[in-house]
Amino acid sequence: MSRIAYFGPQGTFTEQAARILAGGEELVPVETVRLAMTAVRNGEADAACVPIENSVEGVVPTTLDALSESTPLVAVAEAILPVHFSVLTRPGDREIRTVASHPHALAQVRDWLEANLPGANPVASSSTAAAAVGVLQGDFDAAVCAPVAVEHYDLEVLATEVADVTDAATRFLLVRPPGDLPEPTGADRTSVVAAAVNRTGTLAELLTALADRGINLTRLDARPTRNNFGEYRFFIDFEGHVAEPRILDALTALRRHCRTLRFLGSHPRADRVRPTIEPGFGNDDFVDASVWADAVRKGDLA
Ligand SMILES: O=C(O)C(=O)C[C@]1(C(=O)O)C=C[C@@H](O)C=C1
Repeated sequence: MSRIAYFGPQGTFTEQAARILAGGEELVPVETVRLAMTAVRNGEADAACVPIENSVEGVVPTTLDALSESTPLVAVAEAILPVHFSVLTRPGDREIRTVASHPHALAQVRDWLEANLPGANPVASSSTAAAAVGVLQGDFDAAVCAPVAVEHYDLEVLATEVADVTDAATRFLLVRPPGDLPEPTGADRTSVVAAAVNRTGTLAELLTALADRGINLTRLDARPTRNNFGEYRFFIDFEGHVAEPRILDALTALRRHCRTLRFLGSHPRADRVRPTIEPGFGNDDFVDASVWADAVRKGDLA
């Protein structure tokens, strides 16, 4: 049985995602996203389940930073969960002065809090479930949590189905050390982190390398390198799998335009969306063109 570290404690949305991605394995809660990945890098866990992006609040910066540092990890699977919250309090406690949660969660219920708990002070906690632990310990009066949190913590439900945006969703990754990649399915996502050379037009060159091969981006984020002010790394997700000739061709082009390029994996998309491939951009087109170029090089023009 594999050991899967997940961003805990018990009762986070990430635990729900880990159950979907690795339900039969041993799931180990870890306090932070970074520590979950460190557990994999140290060999204490075989894989880690971490949140990567939310449809309302955008990326989870700590996940991006932890993916780009230290030894490489690759994403081998993803899950997308609908996100609506429960608000938990201590039984009988109706005077709510502080309400705690993960900053991403607080941002997704801002309107609800203003309308329903106008006097309550929002307080950031390390995760939604850590907020529930804090309420139990008397640190805060209410916690904005995943609905499953109430099964783990002896708290009372003040409200359910809380969400400012009704169809909000968060995407989670299962990451592990590089090795065999998942097989291509035709509905895949590839991720890289690119440190571009700092000169005019390099980001445009990276994006053009993908556009010229008919490859659609699914996410683009920049994070500071932390070394030189104004220097950024670009996290790029795009449709396709590295096993496809058109994607391999794009990756080699990206490599030429970067100081460093870290491959973060190719894996099936949770939403099963397949790319629209325009004429001239299919894998067969890339293979045929390189067969033709080979023939030209060998002088075989018949
Ligand atoms: O705190 C949790 O329960 C998490 O799994 C983290 C997280 C996030 O990072 O966005 C996951 C989903 C929700 O959007 C709120 C918090």
